[in-house]
Amino acid sequence: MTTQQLHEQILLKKSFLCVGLDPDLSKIPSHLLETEDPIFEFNKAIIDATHDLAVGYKPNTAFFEAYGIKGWMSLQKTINYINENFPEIFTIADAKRGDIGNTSSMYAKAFFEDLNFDSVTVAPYMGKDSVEPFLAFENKHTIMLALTSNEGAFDFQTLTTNGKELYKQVLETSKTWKNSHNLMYVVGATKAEYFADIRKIVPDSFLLVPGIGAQGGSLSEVCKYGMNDQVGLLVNSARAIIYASKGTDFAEKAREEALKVQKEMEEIIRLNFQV
Ligand SMILES: O=c1ccn([C@@H]2O[C@H](COP(=O)(O)O)[C@@H](O)[C@H]2O)c(=O)[nH]1
Repeated sequence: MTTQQLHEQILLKKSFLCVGLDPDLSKIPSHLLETEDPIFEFNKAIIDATHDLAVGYKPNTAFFEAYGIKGWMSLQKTINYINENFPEIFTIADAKRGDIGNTSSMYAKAFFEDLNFDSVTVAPYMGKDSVEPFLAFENKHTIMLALTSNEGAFDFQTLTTNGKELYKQVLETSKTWKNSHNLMYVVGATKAEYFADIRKIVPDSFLLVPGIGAQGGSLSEVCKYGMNDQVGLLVNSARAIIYASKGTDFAEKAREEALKVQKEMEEIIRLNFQV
């Protein structure tokens, strides 16, 4: 999917919501545990209930890898289900990969070719040659960690080296890499006060923003400082939506929570884009 197509979907659905698919067997409704593939059945029900309200889904691979081969099969079934039934939806493998060049190439093949995700999250720590193999895939997107939503973001990312905070250096340097037009960035919703500075460095890039909902970030603050003239945001919420209920009504309740976020986004789009 191109960024232009993603932008069109945002305006069409009046939403820039990305639903995080972080299935945890200890949290999903107990009646699903009797099925052959509880994780897939859970994801499928969430997707069926929310696909008209969201423009993206972000399975975090940790929640699949934790269950070994069965988990990987659930991940494959989940991405295939989205691609076959809702090809207009942007998909993100939240895997936070990155390694020496030949290894990164294999990670890129795994997520872009084998699993056919639109994008994958990547850590910048190993630098240019660890990220460029992902960027070589046209119409696939590499979402690099810039300023993350957790407290530990302050351990390294905001430290000043050579007169500049590390996350700013990461943003600036990455713009010089080959095929940098395929880059997007992760910025946590809990760091809303940093968005204005980030937009000065990457005014046109899409930002993936986790941290509203369970982590307490503010959607309106993120939009105030982080939105660009193309919207330019994909705001992720996982637990607050997918675990809204532990009962047989979990999908219905997930929809209600997703609808609340979508309505807030619709109003923000209406006020800023006259649509
Ligand atoms: O900075 C980051 C990067 C990634 N995440 C991931 O996003 C979701 C957030 O889930 P919630 O339940 O909505 O808190 C999860 O998969 C994280 O691993 C992040 O939170 N912050």
